[in-house]
Amino acid sequence: MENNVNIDEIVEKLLKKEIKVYQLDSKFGERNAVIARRKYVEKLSNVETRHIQEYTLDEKLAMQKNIENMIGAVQIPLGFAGPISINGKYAQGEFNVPLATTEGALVASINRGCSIITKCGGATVRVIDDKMTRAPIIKTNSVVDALKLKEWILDNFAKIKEIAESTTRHGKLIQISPILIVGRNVYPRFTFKTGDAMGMNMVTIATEKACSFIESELKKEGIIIDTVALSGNVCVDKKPAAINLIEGRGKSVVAEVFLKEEYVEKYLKTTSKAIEQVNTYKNLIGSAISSSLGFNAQYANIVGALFLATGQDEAHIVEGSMGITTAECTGDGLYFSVTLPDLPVATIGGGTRVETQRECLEILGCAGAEKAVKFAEIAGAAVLAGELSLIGALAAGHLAKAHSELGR
Ligand SMILES: CC(C)(COP(=O)([O-])OP(=O)([O-])OC[C@H]1O[C@@H](n2cnc3c(N)ncnc32)[C@H](O)[C@@H]1OP(=O)([O-])[O-])[C@@H](O)C(=O)NCCC(=O)NCCSC(=O)C[C@@](C)(O)CC(=O)[O-]
Ligand SMILES: NC(=O)C1=CN([C@@H]2O[C@H](COP(=O)(O)OP(=O)(O)OC[C@H]3O[C@@H](n4cnc5c(N)ncnc54)[C@H](OP(=O)(O)O)[C@@H]3O)[C@@H](O)[C@H]2O)C=CC1
Repeated sequence: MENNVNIDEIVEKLLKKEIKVYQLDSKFGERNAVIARRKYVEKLSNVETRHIQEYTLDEKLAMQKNIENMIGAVQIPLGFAGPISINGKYAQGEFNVPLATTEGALVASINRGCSIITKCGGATVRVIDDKMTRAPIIKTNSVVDALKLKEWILDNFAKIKEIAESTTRHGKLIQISPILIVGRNVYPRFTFKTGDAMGMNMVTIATEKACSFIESELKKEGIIIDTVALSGNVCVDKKPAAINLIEGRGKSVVAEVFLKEEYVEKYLKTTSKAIEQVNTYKNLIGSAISSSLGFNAQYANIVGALFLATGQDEAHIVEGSMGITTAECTGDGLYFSVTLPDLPVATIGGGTRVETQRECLEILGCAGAEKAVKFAEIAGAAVLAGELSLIGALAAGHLAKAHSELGR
């Protein structure tokens, strides 16, 4: 019995299929619903859970926008790496980066990178592009109509923009490009600025309205078209894709550092020459022969741990895993950089409103409005730190040892 609600009775009803799991919240309140669903899952699986019921999140808030059929919360150990000194346009100073992971040695590695970078004057970071995309598939009757549609879109961009932007205050349609044609189908890639939100809900809603408008306007001209699907996989959302690598998506970030040779030797226990060689043979040639879209060692590790800690959409880790690492001996040391063309991040909306994730954003001074670009710069610097440390460890022959000691 919880707050005069008999949980066992609800579970019985669930087992008898007299009520559906997602109907409990409105009938019995979110907290009771969470407990009843968890007990129901326990009965079905014959497992008594002890840990997933321990959390401080407000179920009502979570169930409003972030989860359905909630039964509890999963805890991921949270560590931090830093301080890391960052010379960004928006992120300036020293930052401690929260990271959620279960991979032993990862935080130690990023921490080492932060430490060296800070000793060498900090990471220089810039966001070089910022946008979010949605590309529907629009079916026409023939390639002739497909071309007419493409031309109509190009000629009427201003009107389409006005319609799309009527759905949002912060979403701004900046271009529809490329507009690809395959057979009689058209794939226009709608590209928006989305403020401090990652933007996928925003651009999806705006693109739907734009598509309805285009359909009705072309009908007036006697051309019948049909939006087959609002997402036609040219966006490209949540899949690694060359178009995102080339055109960029989310925030496109470059982070770089120059390390004096003595620091490479003292702190990474290797040489610039060895790091340059590992980077060329592994990240560039190795990635090329395997047709990888990630010309890097471990962007996904740092992006993943940071995304989980700060409430980013975890499926976007696949996009954030793409990018190119460069390492060049300069005679007196090492120039090292990471380029992440596709980092969808937010400081408003989505998972950033969940209490624990919000706290992690607050630790970085990145919660709320006008913080997304700053957050992206910090993410770029953290990736630089992790990548530098791992390439250093590979060059020094320390990878297996590190994971034997810290990860098993
Ligand atoms: C493990 C280290 C850092 C040791 O590195 P080290 O240089 O032997 O350690 P150290 O004791 O001399 O300390 C140096 C710095 O490391 C940090 N550090 C050192 N120990 C800790 C610790 N316990 N906790 C927190 N921080 C630690 C710390 O910052 C310290 O500096 P200080 O702050 O003292 O001036 C190094 O060997 C390393 O970075 N190895 C690489 C490990 C790594 O990057 N793993 C990532 C996952 S691998 C993977 O998943 C992807 C992969 C590899 O499959 C992808 C691919 O195919 O390439
Ligand atoms: N729908 C889909 O196809 C997909 C959805 N997702 C999910 O979408 C969610 C993220 O969508 P997203 O659109 O980013 O977030 P939200 O849906 O949370 O929308 C952001 C909201 O914040 C408002 N807002 C207030 N201040 C700002 C500001 N400074 N900058 C930007 N927006 C502001 C926006 O208002 P206004 O719009 O009026 O500006 C909007 O209402 C995640 O949960 C993700 O998992 C992920 C992939 C695909």
